[in-house]
Amino acid sequence: MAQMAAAVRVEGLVKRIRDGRTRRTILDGISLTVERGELVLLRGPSGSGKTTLLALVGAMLSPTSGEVHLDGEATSRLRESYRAKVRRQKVGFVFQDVALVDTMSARDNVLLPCVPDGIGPREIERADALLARFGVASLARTEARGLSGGERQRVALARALMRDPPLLLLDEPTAHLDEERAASIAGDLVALAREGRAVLAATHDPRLTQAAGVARILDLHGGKLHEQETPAA
Ligand SMILES: Nc1ncnc2c1ncn2[C@@H]1O[C@H](COP(=O)(O)OP(=O)(O)OP(=O)(O)O)[C@@H](O)[C@H]1O
Repeated sequence: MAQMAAAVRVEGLVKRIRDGRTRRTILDGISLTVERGELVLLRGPSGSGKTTLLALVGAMLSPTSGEVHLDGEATSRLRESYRAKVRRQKVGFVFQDVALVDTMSARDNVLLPCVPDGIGPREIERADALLARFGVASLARTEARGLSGGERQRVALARALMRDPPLLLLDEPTAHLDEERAASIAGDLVALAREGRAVLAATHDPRLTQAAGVARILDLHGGKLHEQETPAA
């Protein structure tokens, strides 16, 4: 059998932005691989570029130079229409502000990634199974605006998994969660990786780095990545 490509392979990624009259380097030559079955936590102080790196890895943003391969496919020079398709197939996102559509039910929010290809009974069954997996089945018909922060987080996680992507990207998944819910999200991330996904989560929450003891931890500062010693399992 041919060897499967890593879910994510990033090579020499540089991102510069225009800051008034000058150009500022946010990411300065990042290389990184995330295999299926791996949970990687990306740490770094506020403003260090974690969100920018997630957006580049998820092919939502183009790098200044360097390359991002998703499942073996180079994404940075693709036409946007095709890149959007790759993104839909390969990546599930959970954004920091959990961008649910407030006027839609939890179930309809979970079904959103399937709109381009059509929604039938199989999709509805999968959406309900995912809501049940994350303990929010009883809220399927509730409008998103009526959900608590923790419930929104779990609906967003269900939505990110709707198309069963090989890569899951999360930005501060435990922000605004109490101890119990933060530990539960950490357990979910470990389980999702064990099922064979690549999971990359940006966080500066020590509760997450402690609870997800099996994760690889990368520190981002000065535009560069520094790998931590893998903690004993
Ligand atoms: N489009 C943009 N235009 C101007 N500045 C930007 C842009 N995108 C990011 N930045 C700047 O780049 C730096 C990195 O931002 P980023 O949001 O990636 O950091 P972060 O580590 O995710 O921060 P936080 O933990 O606070 O979310 C910040 O200084 C930010 O202001």
